[in-house]
Amino acid sequence: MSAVVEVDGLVKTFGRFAAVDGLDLHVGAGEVHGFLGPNGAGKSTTIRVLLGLYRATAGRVRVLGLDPARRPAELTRRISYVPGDVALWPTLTGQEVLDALAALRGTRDRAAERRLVDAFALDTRRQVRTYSKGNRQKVVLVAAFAARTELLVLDEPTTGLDPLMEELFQRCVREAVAQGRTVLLSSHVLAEVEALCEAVTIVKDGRLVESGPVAQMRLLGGSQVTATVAPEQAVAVAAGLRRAGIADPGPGPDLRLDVPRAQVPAVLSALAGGGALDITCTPTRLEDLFRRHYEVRAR
Ligand SMILES: Nc1ncnc2c1ncn2[C@@H]1O[C@H](COP(=O)(O)OP(=O)(O)OP(=O)(O)O)[C@@H](O)[C@H]1O
Repeated sequence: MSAVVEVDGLVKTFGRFAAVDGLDLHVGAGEVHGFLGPNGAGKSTTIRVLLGLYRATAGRVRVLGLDPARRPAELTRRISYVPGDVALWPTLTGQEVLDALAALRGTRDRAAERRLVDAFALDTRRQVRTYSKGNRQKVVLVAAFAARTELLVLDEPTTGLDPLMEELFQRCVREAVAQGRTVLLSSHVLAEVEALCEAVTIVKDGRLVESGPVAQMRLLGGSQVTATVAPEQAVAVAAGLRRAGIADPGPGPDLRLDVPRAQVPAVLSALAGGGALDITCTPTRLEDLFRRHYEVRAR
């Protein structure tokens, strides 16, 4: 699979502050790639470099094989970009905004646009300044999905959408992929990322933390084990768990342990052998794996 987005060693500084500090990001063709990280991690800054809105301080950036710093206009035509905080021309109607966005891009699929306007239940006759935040978001989503672009760059695109519209958004992403398009999705909605993305890149403080296929992360994710331990069994269970590699199981009687995959059999037999009750073992949800990366110190 060839890469649609290739970023190697990207640095972007503002004054002496490095918002992005040596980041690698590779998005394969036809992939939905999640771009995750806590507030201020450098995701939007990276996205602006991909779109040619910011110039990289250092590093190599190619989008659809082109250098965005040199070919921003061509990339504008080939990329659909949806920001999280949409600012639109307030006195135009929804339809006039769709017309303007299509004119900027230079290509248009009117039938797809009409279908999406209906699906998102958008009244395009109204002036944009009368729209709610969710409706402003819908205008840009309709324009993005309806355009015949190869790459969708979605930066927190579902901010303000209600749950039904969130479902519709997910259907649109799946359709886009079925049409052979590629999606880079930056999102704090971890359930959305879990539902849509086959690969993710996680960033923190402008640097790569983890990147790869979601299936592999799931395998490495381990399990959550719970059990009830009566006070008279606590010492025996704690000793068994220590032998199984769990130094501190925490206070009883209800234990909740995050256990790496390789240790699961030993932990389960330590619990059962020590007389623990109500033992359960479930694979760690991807959402919980992602969540661990959000526990950060203040910068
Ligand atoms: N134009 C700018 N001038 C100075 N600092 C900036 C500028 N743009 C972003 N930053 C800083 O760079 C860092 C990364 O910001 P960025 O918006 O890329 O983060 P993010 O990962 O998109 O965060 P969020 O999830 O909150 O949207 C932040 O500390 C931010 O304050």
